[in-house]
Amino acid sequence: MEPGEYRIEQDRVDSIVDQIKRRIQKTRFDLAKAHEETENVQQNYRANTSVNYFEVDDRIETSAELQQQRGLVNRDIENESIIKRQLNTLKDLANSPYFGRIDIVDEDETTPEELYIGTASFVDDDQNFLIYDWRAPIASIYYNGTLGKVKYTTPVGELSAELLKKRQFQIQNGEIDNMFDTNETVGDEMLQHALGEQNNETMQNIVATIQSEQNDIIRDTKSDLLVVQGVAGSGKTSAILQRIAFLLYHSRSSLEADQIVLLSPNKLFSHYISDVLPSLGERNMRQVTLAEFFAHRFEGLNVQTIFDRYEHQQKMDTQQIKLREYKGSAEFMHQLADYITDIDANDIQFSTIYFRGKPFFTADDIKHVYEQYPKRMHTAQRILKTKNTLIKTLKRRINTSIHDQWVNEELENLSDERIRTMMKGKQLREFQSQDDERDFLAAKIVKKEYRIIYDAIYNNNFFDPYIQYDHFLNQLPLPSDIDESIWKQSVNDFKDELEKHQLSLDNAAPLLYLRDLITGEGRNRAIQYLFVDEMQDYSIAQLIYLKLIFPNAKFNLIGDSEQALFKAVEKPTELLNKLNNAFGTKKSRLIKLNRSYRSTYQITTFAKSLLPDGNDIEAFNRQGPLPKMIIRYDLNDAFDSLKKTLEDQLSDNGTVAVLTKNIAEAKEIYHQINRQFETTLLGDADRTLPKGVVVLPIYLAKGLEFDSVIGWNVSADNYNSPDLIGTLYTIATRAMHSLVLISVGPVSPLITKANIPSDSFKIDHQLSNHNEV
Ligand SMILES: Nc1ncnc2c1ncn2[C@@H]1O[C@H](COP(=O)(O)OP(=O)(O)OP(=O)(O)O)[C@@H](O)[C@H]1O
Repeated sequence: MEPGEYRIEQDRVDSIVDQIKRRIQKTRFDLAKAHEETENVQQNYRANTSVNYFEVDDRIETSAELQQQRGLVNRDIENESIIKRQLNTLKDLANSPYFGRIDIVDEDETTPEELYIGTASFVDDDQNFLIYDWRAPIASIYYNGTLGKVKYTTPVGELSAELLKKRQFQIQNGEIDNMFDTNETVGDEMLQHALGEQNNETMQNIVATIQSEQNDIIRDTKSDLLVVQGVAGSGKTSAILQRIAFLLYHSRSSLEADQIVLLSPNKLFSHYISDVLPSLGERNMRQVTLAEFFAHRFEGLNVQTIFDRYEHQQKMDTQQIKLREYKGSAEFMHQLADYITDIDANDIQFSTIYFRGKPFFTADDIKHVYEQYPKRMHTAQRILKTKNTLIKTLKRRINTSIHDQWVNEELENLSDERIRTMMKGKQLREFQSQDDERDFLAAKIVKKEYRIIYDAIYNNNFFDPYIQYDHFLNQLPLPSDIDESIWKQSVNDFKDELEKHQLSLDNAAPLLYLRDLITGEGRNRAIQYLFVDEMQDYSIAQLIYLKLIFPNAKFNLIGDSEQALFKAVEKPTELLNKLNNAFGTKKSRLIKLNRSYRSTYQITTFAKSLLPDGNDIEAFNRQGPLPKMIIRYDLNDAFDSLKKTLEDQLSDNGTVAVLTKNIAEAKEIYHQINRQFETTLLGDADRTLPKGVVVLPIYLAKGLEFDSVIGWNVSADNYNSPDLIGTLYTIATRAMHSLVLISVGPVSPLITKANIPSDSFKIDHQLSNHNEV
């Protein structure tokens, strides 16, 4: 770099920060004005809504006026929040206006242009771009290009340019802390700095240091199904959040944040990532955990959570695991779909709708209605026609019932007060005769009374999905490797659990699939993108169900097959094939991320050697201490070592996590240490990650990271099957700077096996006679 360059760049930063500050002043003023406007409109609206109306005409007029005013209020609130967001973006820019500069000469041009890239665009009063948004097409050169000829995609096609210089900056409080020129995509030095930091309470955006392969994920606009297989800590979650920000920018006029859904592994994770999009000036997408998703769809039933399942899974035998795999398979869902397509009217489990204890529509009546519609129609179409016919029949019954004896009786018993309320909005002169008035009141009584039937039809309660599912299970031809008696047991368990208002997770997606295929309902066509993080924890059956209910969404599935907990790993290409077959996708893409950024070189080297085929994982070169294995033969000695380790770790690290295999172990540890250390035991209802010592089972730590990790009891007893490799790997890869594993008794053969080089970790081994070595 030329001498004096620093001064030139700092002068530019100063001048830009000045301009941003002036814009902040102006925006503050605009915000105050917008706020005043909103207040005025709101006050007006409130005043109008509190008036009582008696005259019908008044009501109609006023309601139109009110609607218009409500529209104004909403518009002003939206306007104010846009200005607020602009102000926040400007404040961020004033602190750190940009992180990159590229000098390029466009094809057909001779003079180079200097472009500065930051988290948002900043344009001066003469419409000159002083800062380019990182998502602008030209900015992709910063992430992908090396010096020389480069190409970038714009809405009008691919353009070429010559990249002459790439410069990176670290700017804080308007001061350049660091700057250097690089020929790499985004240089390691910046990354070293970003990754060496202590863990924050929430995830940070990675906009300044996005790596080339992550950029491919972020800027993909073509795939209907994008599968990202990335090793632990490779920035999958970071990349998808950046991707969401990119998509919102790219399709600004046609995509809203609430048309994007992210299924996240747990509530801690949801909170952990909640700052990333706002830090990029965007609103958060919708976020939901699988448990919340099912709880919402099965009101009144307790659906087993993924956490209950992990706990339960640890006690399952191979036949039970096979059965679970079958219920989670595409084949099972295909069987279900075929069953519904071919179902005979006699096999549909119609339910009688009762009114005042007596059948109103019997199951047989409903079946007859259904049978009126031709067999060539889809089941869902026939059900919809049936539903409409039932509603029409009900309406006719309402019209004829107004002269029933019970209605007369109710009419006679109406108090004056009640009549006044029922007549609200009506004027006596509107009725031609007394009979008219009576019929009006009678119709109100009957409608109110029959509302319950209307709701039952509307909510499809004329058919019972639970009995239907049971019927399906009972007629299903079993695959040869599933034991008949285990199957029968599971069908009985389903019914027993239902009696107790419980539903196991394996049955949740198939049951909803059955219900929504039969009724043709449950679809959300507004969702344009679905993201599933930690996809290895979802069954294909669950994904197939998601595809049914989000028919217009592009699917983005992100995960790491090696981090499958308590189950064997599945190759990503196999998964992609399965999904392509199940979804019938035309444009699918698999992107692999092999470089791991989270942990130090030493931790990643150790973690990858736990895996049978971990050689592909590339450790980022950030140095730290070797992982340590502490072996104790007595539980109390192991607890003492844990406490000693905690003391050491807390002196260097902000968060130390003790990760266990299950909740029972987590509770035990908590009771052992909480008097000596300020400790938080985390459960699946927790949303925030405190600093200090946290204890949690590994399945709750999915997607999270900690400065220091202590893996509890990695003994041969506790980790005795190859299905637990993924669990150990996930524990080890949660650590950013330090990893200690404690074993009570001999260490698991999964760790001691030959391919783990002995110099990749330190051992603190207590001999059986309690002598330290
Ligand atoms: N390009 C990058 N620049 C700076 N930091 C990065 C980059 N990519 C990843 N990181 C950091 O690496 C860590 C791991 O990233 P992230 O959590 O997104 O990985 P992941 O693949 O989702 O991990 P896992 O599957 O293990 O949960 C985070 O601290 C993240 O900020």
